Amino acid sequence: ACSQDSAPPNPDSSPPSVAQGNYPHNNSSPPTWLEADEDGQWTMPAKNYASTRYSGLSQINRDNVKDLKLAWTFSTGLTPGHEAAPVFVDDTLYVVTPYPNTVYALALDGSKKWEYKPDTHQESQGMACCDVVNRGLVHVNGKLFFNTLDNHAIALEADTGKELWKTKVGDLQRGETMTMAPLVVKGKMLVGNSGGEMGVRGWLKALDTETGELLWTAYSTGPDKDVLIGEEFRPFYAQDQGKDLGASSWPPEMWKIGGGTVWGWLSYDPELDLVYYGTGNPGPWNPDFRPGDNKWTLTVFARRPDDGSAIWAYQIEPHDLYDYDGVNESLLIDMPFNGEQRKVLVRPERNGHVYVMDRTSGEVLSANTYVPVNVTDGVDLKTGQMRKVKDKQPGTNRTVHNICPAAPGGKDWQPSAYSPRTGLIYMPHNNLCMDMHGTQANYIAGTPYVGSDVKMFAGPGGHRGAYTAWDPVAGSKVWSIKEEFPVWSGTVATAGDIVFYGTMDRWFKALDAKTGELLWKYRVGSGIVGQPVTFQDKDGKQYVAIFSGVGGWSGAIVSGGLDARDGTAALGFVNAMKDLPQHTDKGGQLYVFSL
Ligand SMILES: O=C(O)c1cc(C(=O)O)c2c(n1)C(=O)C(=O)c1cc(C(=O)O)[nH]c1-2
Repeated sequence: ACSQDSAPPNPDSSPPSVAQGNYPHNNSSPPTWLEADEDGQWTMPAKNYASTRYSGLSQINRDNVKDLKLAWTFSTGLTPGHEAAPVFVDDTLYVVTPYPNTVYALALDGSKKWEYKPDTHQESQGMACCDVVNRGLVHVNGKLFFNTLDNHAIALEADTGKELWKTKVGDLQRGETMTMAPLVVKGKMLVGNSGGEMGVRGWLKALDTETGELLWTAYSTGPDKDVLIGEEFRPFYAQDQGKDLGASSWPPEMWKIGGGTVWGWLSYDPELDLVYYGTGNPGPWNPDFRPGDNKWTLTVFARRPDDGSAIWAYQIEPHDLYDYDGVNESLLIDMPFNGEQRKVLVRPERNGHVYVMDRTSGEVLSANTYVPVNVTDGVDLKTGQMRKVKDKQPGTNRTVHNICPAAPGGKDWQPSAYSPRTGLIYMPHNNLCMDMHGTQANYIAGTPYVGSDVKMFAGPGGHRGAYTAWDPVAGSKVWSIKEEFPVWSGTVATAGDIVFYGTMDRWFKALDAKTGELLWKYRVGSGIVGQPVTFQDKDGKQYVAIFSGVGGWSGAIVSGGLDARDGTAALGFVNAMKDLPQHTDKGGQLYVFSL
């Protein structure tokens, strides 16, 4: 077990009750600009700019969810991990598949309206670190926007599937790929790259939604002019202040191959006019190759969408040691803190802490652990600095045992939800630790650049995943459900006071949002790593939809057909997932449920 389990007390995996009648139990709420949010539809993976993944629909609720039935299914005929959130607008469900990134438009009776098959380069499959996934498309004003694994941003006419434009934004030869779902803000499609394990240099780009023309590029590393750091830049903490830190915090030239990719989630606050997102790990993993802070990897940025200029930045962890990418979702809510109402962003980080930050300034208000953590000793809230534990620092020819959390973190990309009715954040997450051994790392464009051998295993308690309800005001767990495998699916919370998520051993579940009580479950065809969504048709009938189709990094042993005898396969994840093939085979299928 981890020696310094600093997680807040979690008496039991079986849900303790949240005080009834004490509900909602705090004053946290989504920002007022979300009130106009259209609940019948689901137009983007995060549901809204605040990334709450909350639906105001309540036809399906605590009392009747036990009667939820399968309406229909749709098979994609593909076997990689299906991570995308379906999108629903008017009377049509839109989905994008993993490579080769086919888009389907489906009517609510399950019939196919159209399909669009991009001509995606095969080599891209060999470049992706963690399966050939795609996290979803976005619908805006009659158009669909999505990325392909081979670095194309594409706009389609939603009614017909006609391609409107297609722009190449990255370079496969350098190891770049794309798996993220774009965000569309003020006529701009914001897209970022993957490839942190290939010596790629991370960026966020803005394309004109009408033409596909590139408007700006904000690199994650390099001199200020490349990072779009200018006059307006006001980082909160001293260690993030100074000129050209994105270059000077690296050995000479290493920032050019230093990672900091932007493959996760973006949020947007229209009142502050700020886009929020975090950057990935520095490369290579072996930290001996890159002395310094390695800015701006593992950094939360607030940027102006108009020109990309950085307003503030906070480096979550300088000089990352464990591949703790900072790309997870930022949930924008307004909540009391020390008696004052604050505009915050809540980030369940891979490093095992839930950060609550002032989203106007980048100040860290609290950072508490939600999983066992033994490699750091908490964040100094005065300086914003993470205190690292000395004897847990890996390096060349050195093995460090029992690092908690493991590289995929307390939580990977699988996004959480927030219910304004309970005031709770719902987090699908992991409970994994690892051994790590530093090796040589040689940069050759378009090949792995990691320098680390990893073996992952279950964390304290022996379960590899959990689904946890978290109170962001108190900064503590309210209830938590243990799962055998990492909970690698997204989640949705609704006004029916239920939450949905899926498991890698093929269950789609609905829980009571207040107590965590299991109310319904359904056995699907393959393990779930997709994102559930909910919406209603014109007659007011509510549906819930989710992809099954195991894969992603955690499911690579199945989707990639990897040999369980090699624990270091899939960057060490196989060691923790040797029994997954006994529970699921691969294969992508969309499931749609209604009462
Ligand atoms: O550094 C990167 O560029 C990068 C990209 C990706 C990706 O694009 O899927 C993942 C990761 N890193 C990563 O660290 C990670 O844990 C991960 C999990 C998954 C997945 O889909 O299951 N992708 C990725």
